[in-house]
Amino acid sequence: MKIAVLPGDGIGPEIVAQAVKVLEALRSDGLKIEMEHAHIGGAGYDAAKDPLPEATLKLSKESDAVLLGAVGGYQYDNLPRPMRPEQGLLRIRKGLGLFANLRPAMVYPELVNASTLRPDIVSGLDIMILRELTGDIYFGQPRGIRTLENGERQGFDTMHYSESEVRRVAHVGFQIAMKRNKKLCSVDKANVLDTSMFWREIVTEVAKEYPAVALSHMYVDNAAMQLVRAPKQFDVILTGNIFGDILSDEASMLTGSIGMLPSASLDENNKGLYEPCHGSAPDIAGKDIANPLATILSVAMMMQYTFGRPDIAQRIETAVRKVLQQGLRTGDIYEEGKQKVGCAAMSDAVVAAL
Ligand SMILES: NC(=O)c1ccc[n+]([C@@H]2O[C@H](COP(=O)([O-])OP(=O)(O)OC[C@H]3O[C@@H](n4cnc5c(N)ncnc54)[C@H](O)[C@@H]3O)[C@@H](O)[C@H]2O)c1
Ligand SMILES: CC(C)[C@H](C(=O)O)[C@@H](O)C(=O)O
Ligand SMILES: [Mg+2]
Repeated sequence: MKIAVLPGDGIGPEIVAQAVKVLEALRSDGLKIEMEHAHIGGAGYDAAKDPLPEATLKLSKESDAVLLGAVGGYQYDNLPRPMRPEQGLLRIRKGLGLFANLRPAMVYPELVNASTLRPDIVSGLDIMILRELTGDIYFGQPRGIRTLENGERQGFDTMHYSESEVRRVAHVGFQIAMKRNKKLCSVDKANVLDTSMFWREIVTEVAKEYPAVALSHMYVDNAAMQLVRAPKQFDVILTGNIFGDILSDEASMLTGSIGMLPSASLDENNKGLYEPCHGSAPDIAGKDIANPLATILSVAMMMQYTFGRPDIAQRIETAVRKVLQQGLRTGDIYEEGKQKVGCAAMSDAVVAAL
């Protein structure tokens, strides 16, 4: 198992160090794991004046899987767009062809009574958001800032989806739905956007190949509301890049914290990049208080999807549940009566449970 490890910025290095501990524990247990570190994001800019240094992309291409922390930081906010940390992330997703982004939101029973949650609404929640990751307004051309004839300046981006892009992610969505509860909701804005009308047309067409799956469509504004009102009506949500970005952050809060949500970004052959859904959290970086569980659970997804080892994925998930049962909580999921621990102590407990 050759894994490229890209810690990135902010809390990235802290949380990735915890996930690496888990990988090292699995290695001392007999798994053949090789890890090599490289820079991405602001760290890439600092080291090589490039948010995705060539060596990082090369290492990632040569590896079976990539483990990534997060990118971004205030100190880079005024750089020109191509130099910004976030571009490093977008380029590695595109460069590795990682079009299918799986963001599972599930509620651990141990957290269901947390003060931020409504047990009646989220108890037993287990949904999979499938976000298309290499198209949409994120990558559309032309884009930029231009001066109009009347002399006024205008910022602009372009949203588009090609048929093949929609088709391949829709297939992934239906295949996931077949393995789960045979229910898929495609989320778009087809009442307004041509891109979405086209998306809906193609998804409906692909659905004919999966007659066992119940397909529904929902507008994104309603979906945002329904996720808060009654999230358990969903099983698999299939959506585009920008809507998926927003809805997955929203869904994370249904689980208690964005610090709980892992992700897998896959290509056609299940080669993948694994990262938490959250960002570099500069407000808490360097304080040993970040929740490392989303990153550790991303390693579980790596074992399942890239390495075909659901048994190991299960072991990691069980270890996470065990520490939650023991009452350990980082600040973001803390509730009275539980034991508040830092980032490193949390992962030490996971390793012990493993
Ligand atoms: N995949 C990525 O690398 C990624 C994702 C989102 C944002 N970003 C970048 O991260 C930077 C900060 O963005 P933001 O503040 O909008 O989003 P963020 O996800 O970094 O933080 C949002 C809030 O959630 C908290 N939070 C996030 N992760 C946490 C964790 N593991 N444990 C406890 N609390 C956690 C933060 O402290 C903050 O209050 C920006 O530069 C942004 O572009 C990167
Ligand atoms: C940092 C940014 C480019 C990224 C995205 O928008 O995809 C992030 O928000 C995410 O959800 O992974
Ligand atoms: Mg996001």
